[in-house]
Amino acid sequence: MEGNMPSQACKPVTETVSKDGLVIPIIDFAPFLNGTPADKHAVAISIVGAFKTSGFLYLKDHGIPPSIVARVFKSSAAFFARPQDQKDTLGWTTPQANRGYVRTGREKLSTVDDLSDPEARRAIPDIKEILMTRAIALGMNLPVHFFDEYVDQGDNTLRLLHYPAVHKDIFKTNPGQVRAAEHSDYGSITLLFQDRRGGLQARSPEGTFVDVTPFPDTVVINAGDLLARWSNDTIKSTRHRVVEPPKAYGEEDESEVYPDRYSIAYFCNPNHDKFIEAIPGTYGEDISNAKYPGITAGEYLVQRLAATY
Ligand SMILES: O=C(O)CCC(=O)C(=O)O
Ligand SMILES: [Fe+2]
Repeated sequence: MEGNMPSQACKPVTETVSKDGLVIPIIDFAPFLNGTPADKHAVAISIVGAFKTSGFLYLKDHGIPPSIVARVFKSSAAFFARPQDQKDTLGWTTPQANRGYVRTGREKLSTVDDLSDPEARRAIPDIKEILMTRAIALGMNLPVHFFDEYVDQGDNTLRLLHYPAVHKDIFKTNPGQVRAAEHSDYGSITLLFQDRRGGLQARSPEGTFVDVTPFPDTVVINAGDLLARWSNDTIKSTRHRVVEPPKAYGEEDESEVYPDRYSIAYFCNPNHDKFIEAIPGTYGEDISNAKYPGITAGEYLVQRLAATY
């Protein structure tokens, strides 16, 4: 690492999530995109610091234009409004392919082919490339291009999620009712755009669930199980779920129904043919001290997906 780099993270932002030992910082990505080497390094340290403590962060000024995010939300709503039989013809088939529409109750996933939005498809991978190949590498004191060869195939999944409107009574009469069950993500990182409804929660170190409040123009980024394993568990893959929306502050909401909720998840994975074993610097001198045996990314992900559907 270059000698004159600062070792401390950038200034924390005040408005953020902090409860029961779970801190999810809002990190400004602009200095990483446009700043000096020292700025980039400070952002990288903050990102990896968040991955190591809560496994979650918000990125603002991330470089994905809000108009594109808005357009994907619109395409998503239009897709889910299609007749059921049409959606069913685009059904999810195999864990190897991991594409297609998944009905309510099975899981929720829709194909990127229905977006017909090449600009949107390009914009999201761009930020992922920069994050994976540069910020995480820098933040882990690795050569900046360390991850390049692991992610150049783009074996990622864009998932459009739709949680249908639901009667509030459902939650009252069924304690424990959720919109998406508690889970951790499987891959390396997940970029999550949520609408304003709320309901996403992450598990705190105390075992409670803490609201991952939607902040406008931010993207939630969380580390997945494969990155945790790759990092020899120095990075956390934190469990999360989606529940009924929290009461909006000061809002009198007389409606009997919670409206639909939409989110967009972009699951990043290493190239499926890459062998994933503990990242240098995470296991001391000897790789035999690593906690997990190596595994190809594809094998790992197919195992996990096959257990889900
Ligand atoms: O819809 C959300 O906010 C979260 C979705 C999620 O966690 C997932 O699809 O893995
Ligand atoms: Fe998730």
